[in-house]
Amino acid sequence: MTRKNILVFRELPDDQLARLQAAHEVTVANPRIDAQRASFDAALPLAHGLIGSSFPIDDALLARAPLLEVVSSVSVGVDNYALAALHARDILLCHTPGVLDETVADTVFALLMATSRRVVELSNLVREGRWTKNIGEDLFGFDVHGKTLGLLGFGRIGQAIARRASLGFGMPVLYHTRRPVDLAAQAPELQGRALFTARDELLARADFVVAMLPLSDSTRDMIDASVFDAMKSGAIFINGGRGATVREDALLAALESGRLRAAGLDVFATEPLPDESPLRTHPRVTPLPHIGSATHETRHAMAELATTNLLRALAGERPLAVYDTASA
Ligand SMILES: NC(=O)C1=CN([C@@H]2O[C@H](COP(=O)(O)OP(=O)(O)OC[C@H]3O[C@@H](n4cnc5c(N)ncnc54)[C@H](OP(=O)(O)O)[C@@H]3O)[C@@H](O)[C@H]2O)C=CC1
Ligand SMILES: O=CC(=O)O
Repeated sequence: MTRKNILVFRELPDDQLARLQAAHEVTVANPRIDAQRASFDAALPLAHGLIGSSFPIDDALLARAPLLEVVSSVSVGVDNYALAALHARDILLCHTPGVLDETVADTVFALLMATSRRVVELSNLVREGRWTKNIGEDLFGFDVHGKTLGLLGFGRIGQAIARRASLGFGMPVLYHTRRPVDLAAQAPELQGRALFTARDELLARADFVVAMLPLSDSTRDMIDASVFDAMKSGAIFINGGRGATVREDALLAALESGRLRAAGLDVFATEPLPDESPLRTHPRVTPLPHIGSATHETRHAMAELATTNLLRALAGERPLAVYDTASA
């Protein structure tokens, strides 16, 4: 088989890099690192395949890659990619759905538990030597079990969150999407447990509102002041999807007005979160540095799937997970 040129634009585990090197010529260059930018720029015009994550592959970049056949993302989200331009140039886009669902659902649950039981705040009280007497009502938390969960987005990861909530914590689950999910076919264990609900009814009833949405034209800024205003007073908001689906100014206003009890955020409109963002230090926000899928096992599984996708595409075989850029 002809050896082709692969440009790895974010580090891969050694065993996956070795799989690529066995079949093709590989350049590793992360354009976010100043010292590697020149080698990225030099390799791009010769690249048949790109593999990596967390870097925008836009129209201008694609124009510098005339030989490109496939982009393999080590992520499930595809908001970093110029979908219409990839489609127009007939370049395949592969991603990593499925292998990270349970891990991301665990992370979202960690935020649910941390915000409701004030885990970070109370742990800091102990660490800082302020645990001098039994804590009083002012530091009590809020039960999770039995409370109502409202999911905005009910795809692979949303359903994994719903299983934890319903089967593990006895929580009624409401979800809102553009189309109801056929639970009998997709998630029979959630039949009768997760209910498709109009958006405003979900917001009025849910004690926890969890956003697990992709970023697209239809979801950008979707969670705005009207959404926070429609939430039950004292609700907790969690975002595990993408930061730019939320108007962060409206989120802050909802925290300040007391409508929101707390927020748990793994994702932000700008990442890494700028120093000056009030969300960084807000006493009722638990921020995480976009670690939804960041376990050894899952990041390796994602790299392995992305590597397989790329090798198959370059060999003219059908990759295991292709994103339909025509649908964008
Ligand atoms: N924090 C992290 O580290 C991670 C974050 N993510 C993010 O989570 C996202 C979701 O992943 P996954 O569950 O695999 O994706 P899926 O495609 O399986 O699910 C997406 C869900 O969002 C719904 N949705 C899309 N657009 C809208 C809309 N305008 N209004 C209401 N609902 C909408 C879809 O339903 P319908 O189309 O019927 O509306 C579907 O239920 C990823 O795209 C990624 O951005 C993923 C992994 C890790
Ligand atoms: O945010 C992570 C992803 O896989 O998408």
